[in-house]
Formats: sequence, C-alpha cells, structure tokens
Amino acid sequence: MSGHTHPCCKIGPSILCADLSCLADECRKMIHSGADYLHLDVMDGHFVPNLTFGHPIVKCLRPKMPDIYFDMHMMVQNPEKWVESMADAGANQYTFHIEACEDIPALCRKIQESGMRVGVGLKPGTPVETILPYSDLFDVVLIMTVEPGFGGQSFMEDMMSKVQYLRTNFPYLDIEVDGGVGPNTIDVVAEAGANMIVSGTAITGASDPSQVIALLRNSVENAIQKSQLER
Ligand SMILES: O=C(CO)[C@H](O)[C@H](O)COP(=O)(O)O
Ligand SMILES: [Fe+2]
Repeated sequence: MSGHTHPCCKIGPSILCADLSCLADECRKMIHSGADYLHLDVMDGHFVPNLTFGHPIVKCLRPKMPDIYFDMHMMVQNPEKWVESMADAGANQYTFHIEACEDIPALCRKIQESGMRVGVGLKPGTPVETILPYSDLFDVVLIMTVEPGFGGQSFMEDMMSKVQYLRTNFPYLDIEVDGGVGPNTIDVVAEAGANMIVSGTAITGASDPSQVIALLRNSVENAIQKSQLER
C-alpha cells in the first residue's frame, strides 16, 4: 500500500507527558514548533498497565486543528473495537499492536475502509518477521524502542536491527520509531532508516521544542540524502 518514492522525514511529537489539562494548547505548541503530525497514545489498562484517553477526546480536539494528521497509537486489547469511533473522531492513522490482534487481514481491511492509514506496532520482544505474511496490508510499521505504557523510558538501541531489516526489504515503507527518541538517540535511528520519528519527553520537556524538532529533522534528512547518494 506504500508509494514508490522514498518516504520523507516526518516528526510526530507524542503529547503523552505534556500537560493534558490543556491538550489543545499543547498540540498547537507542537505544530507551531514545526511538528509534521501528532502521535496520540491511547492506553486501555489491559494491553499496557496504564490509562490515557480515547476517541471522545480526539473528537473534541479535531475541530480545533482541522488539518493536522493524527496518528493514533492504539495500545489496546481488541483494537478492532475502536476503528469506527476513531475514524468518526477524525483520526488519520490507526496504529494497532500486532500482539493484540487475532485477525490481522480483517482489521487492516476495516481500517482502510474507514479511510485511515494502516499502522502496525511491534513491542520490543516481537520479532520483525511476524509482519512478513501481511506486509502488503500496512502503510506504516511502528518499531517500539521501549516497552509500551509509559513516556520517559530509555531507548533500546538493539531494536535498530528491526528498522534496518525493514528499510532493506521495504525501501518505500513508512517506518516509525517510538520510545526514548531525542537528540541523543536520533542518529542511530536515522541511520537505520526510520523516517517517521515519534518523540515525547525530549520535545515536550524542552525549553525550546522547535530546536529539538529541527535537530531531529536534520539528522533524518541527512541520513536519507546519504542513503540516496549511495544507491
Ligand atoms: O507509546 C509511547 C509509550 O508507550 C510514547 O509514544 C512514547 O513513550 C513517547 O514518549 P518518550 O519519547 O518520552 O519515550
Ligand atoms: Fe506511542
């Protein structure tokens, strides 16, 4: 389902550790700081031991920023349950976890028919080969670089072999990374071939988020340029 041009760099801040009592202001701040999209973390207390928010909040947020791409990171059991509500709330990408899903082709079809892009997430312990039988069905593969559930954890560099494997075998795929990504870890992420960069505390906790976003983008764009010259 991906296109046939090299995917471009996109930076998607996670607002998980921002001040959620003023969610719209926090999101606007990210957009004004240069974010390409917003990564919204949905947790159900079952798939992960934490709770955040669901489609009612997304539905309230949408009219306040009609043109912003919402990537829903669905850390939930039974991800098929929330597809229609998220589409109705205005989500653009529905990223479910492969570990939480029984009928992967049916779920991908449902997401696509609802008009959203299909994302599949892999926890650190899930081998990358798990996606191979379904690789045509996804627009985005999300490689988790922390155990899902909490922001502010340490980046797992050993997940980069999954990113490298995907970039080598699927040059046009959107590859997203999430967890502990920031100025200290972006270079290995960029060199491994990820192009959709989620970053939470490193951006929302910075005194100047725009500087952090620019730094992340610079690293990824340089790596893409280098890889194209090497071809
Ligand atoms: O999915 C997540 C946690 O499960 C978050 O998106 C992620 O942790 C972002 O926060 P940080 O960059 O602080 O790790
Ligand atoms: Fe996330």
